[in-house]
Amino acid sequence: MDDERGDPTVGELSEGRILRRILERLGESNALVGPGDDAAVIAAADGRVVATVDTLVHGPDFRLAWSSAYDLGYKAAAVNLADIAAMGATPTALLVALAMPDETRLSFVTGIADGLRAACRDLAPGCRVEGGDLTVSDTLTIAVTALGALAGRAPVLRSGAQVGDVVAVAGELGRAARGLRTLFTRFTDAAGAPIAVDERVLESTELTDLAAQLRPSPPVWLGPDAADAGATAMMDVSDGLVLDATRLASASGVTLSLESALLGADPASALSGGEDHALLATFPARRPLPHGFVRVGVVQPRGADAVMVDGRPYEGRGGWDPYLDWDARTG
Ligand SMILES: Nc1ncnc2c1ncn2[C@@H]1O[C@H](COP(=O)(O)OP(=O)(O)OP(=O)(O)O)[C@@H](O)[C@H]1O
Ligand SMILES: Cc1ncc(C[n+]2csc(CCOP(=O)(O)O)c2C)c(N)n1
Ligand SMILES: [Mg+2]
Repeated sequence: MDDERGDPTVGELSEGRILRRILERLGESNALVGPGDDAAVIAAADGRVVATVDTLVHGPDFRLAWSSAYDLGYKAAAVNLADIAAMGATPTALLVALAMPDETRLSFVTGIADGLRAACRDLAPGCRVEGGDLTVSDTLTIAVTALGALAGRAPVLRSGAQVGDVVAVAGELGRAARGLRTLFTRFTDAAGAPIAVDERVLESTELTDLAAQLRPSPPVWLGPDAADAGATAMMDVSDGLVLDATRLASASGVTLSLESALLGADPASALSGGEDHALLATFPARRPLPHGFVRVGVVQPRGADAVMVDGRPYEGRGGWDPYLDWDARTG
């Protein structure tokens, strides 16, 4: 048994032992029935549950050479918490399905649990991992389901933007995309395979970009604030600002007109980058924007294009599509 360092592989352990080691990292449950029974029981105080799921798969979504176990847990939680926030809701619980190769170390599994817990602590303090599933697979996969509560609010949909509304964003735009570019350009070998990150060779802004890619920090708490401030439509920017704005514009039957001068120092990355999970929302123009949101454009009547940038259609893809952009042979 390859267990000399007290760190066995999951293939050397039983499901029950792995589970116990995960549960002892997660802290107190917040649920009516937490982990340990056939299912969790979560309170739905106002009678409605907001629910979403997002899966991270080794290959298209992350590389073990670049992400630590903690990073993966953190990101798997954060991307789901952002989707709950984007409805105007507060996250209440996560359910985590882990499919792991036999040779995965127990310390890796507990690292994922630590990352999940830390993301909840940092981004959605009332939320806990309340259940999940373990199975074995050649491809490391983390599927997180997040639940949320609206506390009496109407959900903020993608479809409510009104002509004349202000388009606004809360959170980073473009950092995570720059971080990914750094990984692919600086930390791959001659054949294009990912190699370990050497943080000593990076400038401080590059380190910040890398952290944004590996451990995104979306402003989850601003989702309910946006709803309370009268947001007419909202979504998180997961795939790219232009691509996601196109989805919101199409759902609402309007055109979103963005101004690149309002998108910070690197508008090109802001326009096509997505994984910061910023909140993109529209608000009635007559009211002040809620704290944390900045204006990036205006809602116009639907024209030939769903999104305009500086008065022109955007040239290029405008974001990530897993089917178009991922190729198993090239990564
Ligand atoms: N396999 C599926 N079955 C049913 N509905 C799905 C399925 N996949 C996606 N959807 C639904 O389609 C909508 C858009 O999904 P999508 O995954 O693009 O949104 P998202 O979660 O905001 O984005 P991202 O995955 O980039 O974070 C969501 O309402 C989602 O629930
Ligand atoms: C190793 C590696 N390769 C590629 C990417 C790029 N990428 C993966 S998922 C995604 C957006 C959201 O995806 P989804 O819509 O599937 O939730 C993006 C931009 C990455 N982050 N890591
Ligand atoms: Mg989303």
